[in-house]
Amino acid sequence: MRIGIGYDVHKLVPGRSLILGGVAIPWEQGLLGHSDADVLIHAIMDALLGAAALGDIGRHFPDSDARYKGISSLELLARVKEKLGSANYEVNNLDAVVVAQAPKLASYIPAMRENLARVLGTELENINVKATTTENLGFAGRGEGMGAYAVCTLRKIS
Ligand SMILES: Nc1ccn([C@@H]2O[C@H](COP(=O)(O)O)[C@@H](O)[C@H]2O)c(=O)n1
Ligand SMILES: C[C@@]1(CO)OP(=O)(O)OP(=O)(O)OC[C@H]1O
Repeated sequence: MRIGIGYDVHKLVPGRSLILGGVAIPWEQGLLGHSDADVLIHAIMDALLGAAALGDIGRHFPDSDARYKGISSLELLARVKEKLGSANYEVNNLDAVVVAQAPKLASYIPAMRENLARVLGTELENINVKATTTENLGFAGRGEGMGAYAVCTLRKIS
């Protein structure tokens, strides 16, 4: 078994869609990035790549590369899954937490889990997503941005 950790932060700005776990969430601001800035999936991809000792998303999908401008992070996740498969790994389980003062994310989490399980080709029971505020403290608490942490385990495909 291999364990990996991922962390990412994106800034909240007006005029962008808020996409988390591949789910479009109605909100007055969205996350800024070269891709769709899905901070949850970015943390998850870094955890998956880390567990396989394959580096990080910036190495595989540089933000200087126009091919990734506006790309769906679900599509990037599918590519990470391919890379894991080529290295003979599959997802054992993953757990993640989105750090966001608002909006309330609980009702969107089932759809996020469905997206992640489908793209990673694993059962729903292997995927957990949580959300927390920071009790109004720090950049997330002030609504300046959102963060996400993820941990995962991978197993070798026999
Ligand atoms: N953006 C968020 C943040 C939190 N939740 C849910 O609320 C619970 C309490 O959050 P605290 O930060 O006050 O501990 C948390 O456990 C989540 O279930 C949410 O849905 N969306
Ligand atoms: C996802 C990528 C794709 O170019 O761009 P961003 O959306 O800017 O996200 P970041 O978390 O900064 O990671 C870098 C890139 O891999």
